[in-house]
Amino acid sequence: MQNDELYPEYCRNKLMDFVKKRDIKIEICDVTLRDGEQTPGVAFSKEQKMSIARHLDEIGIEVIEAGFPVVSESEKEIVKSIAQMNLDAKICCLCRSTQKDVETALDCDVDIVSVFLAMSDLHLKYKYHKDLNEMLSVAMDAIEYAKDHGLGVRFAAEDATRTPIDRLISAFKQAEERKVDYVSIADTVGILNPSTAKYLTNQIYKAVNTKICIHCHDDLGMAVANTLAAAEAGAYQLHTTVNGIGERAGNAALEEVLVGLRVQYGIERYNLKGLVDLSKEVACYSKITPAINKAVVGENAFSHESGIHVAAILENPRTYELFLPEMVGGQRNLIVGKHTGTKALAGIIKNMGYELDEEDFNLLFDQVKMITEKEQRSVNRDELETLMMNILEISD
Ligand SMILES: CC(=O)SCCNC(=O)CCNC(=O)[C@H](O)C(C)(C)COP(=O)(O)OP(=O)(O)OC[C@H]1O[C@@H](n2cnc3c(N)ncnc32)[C@H](O)[C@@H]1OP(=O)(O)O
Ligand SMILES: O=C(O)CCC(=O)C(=O)O
Repeated sequence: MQNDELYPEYCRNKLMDFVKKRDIKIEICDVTLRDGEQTPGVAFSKEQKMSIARHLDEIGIEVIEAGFPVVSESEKEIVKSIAQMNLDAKICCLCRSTQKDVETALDCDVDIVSVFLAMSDLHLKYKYHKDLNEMLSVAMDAIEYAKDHGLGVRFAAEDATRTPIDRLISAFKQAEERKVDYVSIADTVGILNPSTAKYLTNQIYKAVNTKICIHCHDDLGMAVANTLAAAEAGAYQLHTTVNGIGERAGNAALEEVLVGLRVQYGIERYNLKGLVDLSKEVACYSKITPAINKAVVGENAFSHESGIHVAAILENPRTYELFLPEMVGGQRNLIVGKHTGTKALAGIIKNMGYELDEEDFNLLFDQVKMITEKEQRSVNRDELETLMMNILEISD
């Protein structure tokens, strides 16, 4: 397929030239194996986690959060096995703000620990039943312990988006004094929108010199938009999960963030061709099929039925596709249904190796309209073939 100005693999959003202030510098930390696995009912096996980790690495993901080792002995074993896979990606795991959790992580040979602490009034009062200073002091001890033992450290502020900003900055500065490698803004309950994601990230960016992570949940359906908005405001490490699985409504979907980075920001280094297969793998292991209309990996992401669309697509798919299915390892489906037009039907049967004279074609077209409207469904290729055979038999 041609690949020039009129035939690109994807259409760059040229409107970005008017709004973009600077190029963004990012890396991805995929948390499918940790936050993704916190989806109710999901429990990946060791083999499944290792396979997902390998495929994330092949896509070029820089950091893989492999799990939360204190959850169980077997989880600890799995995180260790992933850390020993010798992947290009750095391996990270979650730790509460306790020395015990960091010790467990050390046993796993991970590169990075994510030491998390909530500092919002709600969490301090109803979860820890302790005051901020007491919890912060415990967190700083855990961070020092991790750094003293040679670990990379992320200090993750759980519920950061409901925490006073000055409190957040002061805690991040304390962590910075202990030479943490990252500070994380976690939108734990998904309250952000793109404007507030930008504002908050920018406030942190101006106040600290440490790399900022953004961890978004999708309770308002804005996790991907918030993640990209935060990246524009200076967030460096973007957290994602495959198919957007995760707590409640899930996390920012890896496939959407990566395609967004390419189309909106010109970041081309990720191997997107593995995305559809990875989505299927995670759907199978998690037993959660993405919604049919899910961006990038949903069954309908590259399906077209409308006559006007299909007629144009048959000439050039870019007319109605922002990016080609091949870019993400997907496939285009041209559906025969109520909305199929004559050009579309002629093109589809031609691709199937048929050509009908005008009378037979009109008969086929009428039958397609009748079946799809009466039975409220589409007509698959086998059925279409049978209809054509019957028509040809009668007309012979
Ligand atoms: C935002 C997030 O996604 S946070 C991660 C959520 N993930 C999970 O919870 C993973 C699954 N969890 C588990 O398997 C278990 O809850 C475990 C192994 C982590 C802990 O189990 P238990 O020891 O039985 O504790 P339990 O779950 O009842 O309570 C959690 C304890 O951790 C404490 N805790 C929670 N977060 C933190 C933190 N960031 N730093 C320090 N302590 C914390 C709570 O205050 C509570 O302490 P308490 O036992 O003294 O009251
Ligand atoms: O910010 C992080 O790295 C993790 C926090 C998290 O999982 C959350 O708050 O939902």
